[in-house]
Amino acid sequence: MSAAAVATTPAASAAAWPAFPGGKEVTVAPLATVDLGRLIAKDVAEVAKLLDVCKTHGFFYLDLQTCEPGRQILEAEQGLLRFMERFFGQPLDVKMLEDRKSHTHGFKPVGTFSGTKNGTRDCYETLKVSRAEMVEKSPKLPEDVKKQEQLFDTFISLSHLITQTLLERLSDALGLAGPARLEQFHRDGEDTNTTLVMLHYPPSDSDDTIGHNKHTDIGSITLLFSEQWGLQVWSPETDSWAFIQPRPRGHATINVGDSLRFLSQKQLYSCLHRVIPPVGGRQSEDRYSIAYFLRPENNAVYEDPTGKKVTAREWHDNKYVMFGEPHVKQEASPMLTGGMEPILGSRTIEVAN
Ligand SMILES: O=C(O)CCC(=O)C(=O)O
Ligand SMILES: [Fe+2]
Repeated sequence: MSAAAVATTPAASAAAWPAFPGGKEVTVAPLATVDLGRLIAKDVAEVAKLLDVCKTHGFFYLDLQTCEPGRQILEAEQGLLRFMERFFGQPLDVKMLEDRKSHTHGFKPVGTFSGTKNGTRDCYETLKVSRAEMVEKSPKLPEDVKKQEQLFDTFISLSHLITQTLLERLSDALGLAGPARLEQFHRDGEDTNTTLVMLHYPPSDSDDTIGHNKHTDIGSITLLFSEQWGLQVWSPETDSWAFIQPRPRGHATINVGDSLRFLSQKQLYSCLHRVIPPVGGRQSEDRYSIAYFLRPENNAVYEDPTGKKVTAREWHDNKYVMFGEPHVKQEASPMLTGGMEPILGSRTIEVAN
């Protein structure tokens, strides 16, 4: 990060920002805000700002209130949150009916991957709706999703439009032309692992399942909504974790993933992040987040952190295997952190827990 992390005074900002639970003062990451309306209008200064934040932070707030697609997705987000409360509120055996043992489709229970502390497992469950199945209106879509097909179709279409717009503006700003443009690795109709993931962190009194372990995202661009605390980014300036402050309604958080970093010849910054219980070391309230993962065509080829040529499909599948490995194996590989250690500093490895 180019700017140092700063401390917030919750009392002073409570009107604009959801306060940290319990009112504690915490260190937050000073993220820039990019305006979607201005990007759609190809505002030169806004496009330059987009490139700058993707090269230096890889994480920023996107103001969605300044254009029609932005306002529409904000409305759909509220519908999805209500859907999630209902879906995740069901008994585990009902949710397990949607477990397809897939990283792109269906339900995943708590504890599938490693957690934030050594020896722990993760403390979140997910429901995934792939873009390909949504576009096809596939009979394999989760039954509850089929009942609200219009809502999911709208949310996924808008997420796709927004993330593709970001790609196009990044290509413009990087001066890419023809087959080198980033959109050429994300062509419509090609096989891809692009997917919508709804995450639920249920309250827990267990010391064995904690958080969402540190990682860089696999794909190209992540469009993330969460109105609750817990998400942190690694700040190389301060050599420590800083909270991402949930914005008042109207914004998404965007981050660059490994694939876009690799496709841009490592010019863009794939940000290291994780989710922890904000207070008391255990998840004390239900936390919900929504992530749309725009990923490249599965056959796109790029160089991984070791310089080896891999397809986007291989990077995706291998990284998911790594998410499930014990911490000692994760630390021995550059995969979990997308090879960002030389930029982030070796302390990420020593103190990340
Ligand atoms: O739950 C969140 O806020 C972030 C989740 C995340 O980083 C991910 O699923 O890749
Ligand atoms: Fe992530």
